[in-house]
Amino acid sequence: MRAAAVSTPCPSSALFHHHLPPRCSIDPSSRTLLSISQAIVQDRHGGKTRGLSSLDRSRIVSERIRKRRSNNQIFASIADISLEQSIENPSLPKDMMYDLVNKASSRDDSYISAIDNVFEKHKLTASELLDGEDLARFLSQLHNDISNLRAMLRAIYIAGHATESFSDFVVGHGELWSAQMLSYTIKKHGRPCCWMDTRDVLIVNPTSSNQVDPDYIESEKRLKKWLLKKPADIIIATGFIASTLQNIPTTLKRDGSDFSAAILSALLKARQVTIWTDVDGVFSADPSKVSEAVILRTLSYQEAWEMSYFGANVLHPRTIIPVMKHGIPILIRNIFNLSAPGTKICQQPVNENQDRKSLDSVVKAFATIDNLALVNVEGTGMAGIPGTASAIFGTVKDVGANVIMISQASSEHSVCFAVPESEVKAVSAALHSRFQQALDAGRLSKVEVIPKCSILATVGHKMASTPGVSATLFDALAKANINVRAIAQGCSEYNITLVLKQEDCVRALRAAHSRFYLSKTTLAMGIIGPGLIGGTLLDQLRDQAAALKEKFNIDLRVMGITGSRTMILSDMGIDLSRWREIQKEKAEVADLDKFAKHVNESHFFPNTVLVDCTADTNVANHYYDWLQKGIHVITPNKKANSGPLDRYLKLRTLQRVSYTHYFYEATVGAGLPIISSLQGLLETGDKILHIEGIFSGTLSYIFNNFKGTRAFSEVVFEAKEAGYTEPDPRDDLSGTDVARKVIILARESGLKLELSDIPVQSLVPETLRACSSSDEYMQQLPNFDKELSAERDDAEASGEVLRYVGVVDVVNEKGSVELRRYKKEHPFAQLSGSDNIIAFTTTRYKDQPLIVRGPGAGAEVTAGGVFSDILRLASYLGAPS
Ligand SMILES: NC(=O)C1=CN([C@@H]2O[C@H](COP(=O)(O)OP(=O)(O)OC[C@H]3O[C@@H](n4cnc5c(N)ncnc54)[C@H](O)[C@@H]3O)[C@@H](O)[C@H]2O)C=CC1
Ligand SMILES: N[C@@H](CC=O)C(=O)O
Ligand code: NA
Repeated sequence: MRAAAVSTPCPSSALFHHHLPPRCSIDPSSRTLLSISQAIVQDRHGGKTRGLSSLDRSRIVSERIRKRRSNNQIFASIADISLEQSIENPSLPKDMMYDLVNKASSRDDSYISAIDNVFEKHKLTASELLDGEDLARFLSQLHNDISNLRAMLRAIYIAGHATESFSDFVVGHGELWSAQMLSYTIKKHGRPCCWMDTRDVLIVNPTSSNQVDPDYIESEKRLKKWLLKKPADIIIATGFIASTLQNIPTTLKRDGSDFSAAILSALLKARQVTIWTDVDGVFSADPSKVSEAVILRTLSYQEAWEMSYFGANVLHPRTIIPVMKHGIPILIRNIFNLSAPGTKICQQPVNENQDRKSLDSVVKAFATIDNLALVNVEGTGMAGIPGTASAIFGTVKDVGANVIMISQASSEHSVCFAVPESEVKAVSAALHSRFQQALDAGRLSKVEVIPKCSILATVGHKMASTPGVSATLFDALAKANINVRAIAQGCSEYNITLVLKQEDCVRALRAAHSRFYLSKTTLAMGIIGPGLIGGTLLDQLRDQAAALKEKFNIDLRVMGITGSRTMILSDMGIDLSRWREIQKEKAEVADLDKFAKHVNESHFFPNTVLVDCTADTNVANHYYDWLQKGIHVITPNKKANSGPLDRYLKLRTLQRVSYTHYFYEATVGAGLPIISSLQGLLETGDKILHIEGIFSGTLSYIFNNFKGTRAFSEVVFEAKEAGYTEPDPRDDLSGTDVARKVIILARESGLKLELSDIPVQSLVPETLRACSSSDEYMQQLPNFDKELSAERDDAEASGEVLRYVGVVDVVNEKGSVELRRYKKEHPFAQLSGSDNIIAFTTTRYKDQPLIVRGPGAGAEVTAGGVFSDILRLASYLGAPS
C-alpha cells in the first residue's frame, strides 16, 4: 500500500502538515494533502502477507485527521479501497476494477458477477463506516454509478474491446467511491470535510508513450476555482484520476496516486508530501537481497530518481518531477510503524553525515535490474564515422526496444548497450539486417549478444566530488571474484552502472554494499573436518567473533560444518555456542559439493572461505575447483602442497593469477610463522640457501621426553593424547609428516621436488608398517621399545641427544629427513614440549641463521594459526588492519 500526504508544519501532529500556497485564497496557515495509492496494503508478519482492509485503513486515516488542529486543511488523495485485499478475504483479486474491464472485453460474462461483488464490497464497507444521511447519499450514488458501469461494461462486452477512455472511466470509480467514503467518515468524526473529484481539477495532456503530462496552468486555474467554492478544513482528493483539457475522464496511467499527490503539492506549493507505505523508508539496497541494508534518512531528488529508475521501489521517477521543481520534500513513511522516522527526499540532504557510519563513504544506495542482455557492435569501420551511433540506436528504436544503458570507449571501435532480454532477439536481427553490408565488407566485425546479464547501479549524490569511489567499487567486486562486462558513468556521476553476469548480481550487490555502506568485511565460512583442530577453531571463532565485529568490523559467519559422514548448514550463520549440539540435532548426510555450494551461494555474504581441517587428500583435491569458483581456501592440511608436483604447481599458478586466496600457514610449524617468514624473505629478494629444523611437534615431544628409563611407546602415547600427532600417528613416526613439511618448504623456495625425492628414515619398525589400523600399531609398539632405547642410551653415553630433523638443501636442490645426534649444547638439544625449531640460512642470514622456535603442534596453537590466516584473508578483503 502507498499513501501520500502533502503537508505543512503543525506542532500538534507529526503526520500531515504543509503550508498553504500563497497563491491559493484559502486559509494561509497550513494544509496537508494525503494520498493513498491503490496498491495492496501489505506487510510481512511471520512470512505471511497481511492485507489491511479498507475499513482498517479508513479508520487509521480518519483517526489521524481527527487529531489534527482545526485550522489545517487536509487533502487526501486516496485510491480505490475496493482494490484492496482484505484480511477476511485474501483471495480477492488485486485489481478488481481492471478485472471488470478485462473480463468484459474478452467476452467473459463473469464480469456480471464481478460487478455485483464490487457493489457488495462497497456497500458493506460503507455500512460499517457510515450511517444516517451520508450513508444514504453514498449508497444512492453507488447505485447510480454501478448501473452506469453495468451499461458500459455491457457495451465493452458486446464490442469485445475497451477503448482507453472507457477503461479509464471504469477503473476511476474505485477512487471516487473511496474518496467519498473517507470524507464522510472524517465528517462523522466531527471534522468538517469534503471530497474532491480530481477530474474537475487535474488537467493532463496525453503523450505518445502511454503517459500524461500535467497541464499546470489550467490545473491551477481550476484548483483555485474549486477551493473558492469549497473552503472546507479537510479535503479528500481522489488519486490517479484526471481529465483531459476537453473534460474527458482519464487516469495518470502507470504513475498513480503518488503522482496525484506530487502534482497537487506543486499546485499548492506545499511544504511537504508524505507517502504512506508499508516499509520504514527507502533502503540502501533491496533488503531481501542484502540483510544489512539500512533505511536511509535522506536522499536527494537525483538519488531517488536514480534509485527508482534502477528498479528500487522508491517512487515513480515522474512523481519526483513536480516536487523537485518547487523544492518540496517528500517523506516516505510506514503507516504500520509510526515510530520509524522514514526517508526524506529533498533538495539537499540535511545532516547527511548522520546517515553514515563512515564519512568516507559517499555512496548512498545500490539497485539492480535483472533479465538484460548486452549488445556489442564492434568494428574498425565505426571510428570517426559520424552517424554510426545514430544508425545503431535508430535501428533499436525502430524495433521499439528500450535501451537501459550505453557504453562506448573513446576508441570508437565498439558500442555496447543493454536492453531487456525479451527484446534482444528483435534488436539483434534488426542490427544484422541494417548493417549487413558493413558486416560483409568487414567494416563491422560483429554484432554480438551477451545474454543473462544484470545491472548493478551505485547511486550517490556526492560521488561526483569524491575520488576513489569507483576504485573502491571495482576493488570490492574483484575481491568477490566478480567479472564486470560493461561500465557506464555519466559526468553527473550520480550513478555508476555496471553490467555483470546475472548469476553474480546478488553477490556483487552484497560485496559493494558491505564495502561502502557498512565498511564491514563479511566472510561466509565453511569448516571441513570438525576434529581436534577444526573443533578448536570453531571454539576460538565463537569466543572472538563479537570482538572482531566490534573492533575491526569483521563479520565472520560459519554457514556450514561438515565431517566425513554428516554436515550442518545454516543460512545466516551457525550459533557457535551450540555447534556441537546442533551437529547432533540437525545433521544431514555429508555431501562436499552441496556443502561448498551452500556456503558459497545461499547467504548474504560476498566472500566465501572453505577451511579444510582434515588430513584428507580427497578434500585437498577440491581446492583447485573452489579457487576457480572464487572461493578462498585456508588449511592446515599438508596434502595439497605435498602431493603430486604438477597438481601443486597448477594450484599455485591459479592462486597467483586470481584474486582468490589460498593460505596454509599451519601446514608447517602449526601457528609459528614459518611459511610467512619464508615468503617474506623471498618476496623481499633474499635467496634461501638452506633450511634445517625440527618440524615435527610429535617427534620433538617424544625425543624431548624420551629420557632415562622411560619407554619409547609410553612417550608416543603421551604425544598422541596431547593432540600433537596426525590422525594416524604412523604418519609422524614414519617421518612422512616431516617429509611433507620439507617438501612444502622446498617447493616454496622454488625447488621442483616430489615427496618420493626425499629420503626418509622411518621410526616405524618394519613389522608394524603393515598394521591395519593406528590402534593396532599403538598396541604393538611397546614390543619394539628396546631398539630405540639402545640408540638413545648410546647417544647419551657420548653426551648427545637424538633429534629428528628435516633438511632442505636449496643449493643442491634436495632434501632429507633423518634421526640425528646433537651435542647437548646445540640449540636443537635445548627444546622442550612440542617445540619446533627452524633455521633459515639465506644470503642475508648467512653467518647466523634466522631462527623461528616455539610449540609446533597442538590444538590451540594450530587452530590459532588457521584463525590468523582467516584474519589475514579478511584484511586482504578490505578489513582494517
Ligand atoms: N594436531 C596438530 O597439532 C596439527 C594438525 N595439523 C593438521 O590439521 C589437520 C587436522 O588434524 P586433527 O584435527 O588433529 O585431526 P582429527 O582427526 O582430529 O580431525 C580431522 C577431522 O576431519 C574429518 N574428516 C576426515 N575426512 C573428511 C572428509 N573427507 N570430509 C569431512 N571431514 C573429514 C574427521 O572425521 C575428523 O573429524 C590435519 O591435516 C593435520 O595434519 C597441522 C598442524 C598441527
Ligand atoms: N603431527 C604434526 C602436527 C603438525 O603438523 C606434528 O607433530 O608436528
Ligand atoms: Na606455521
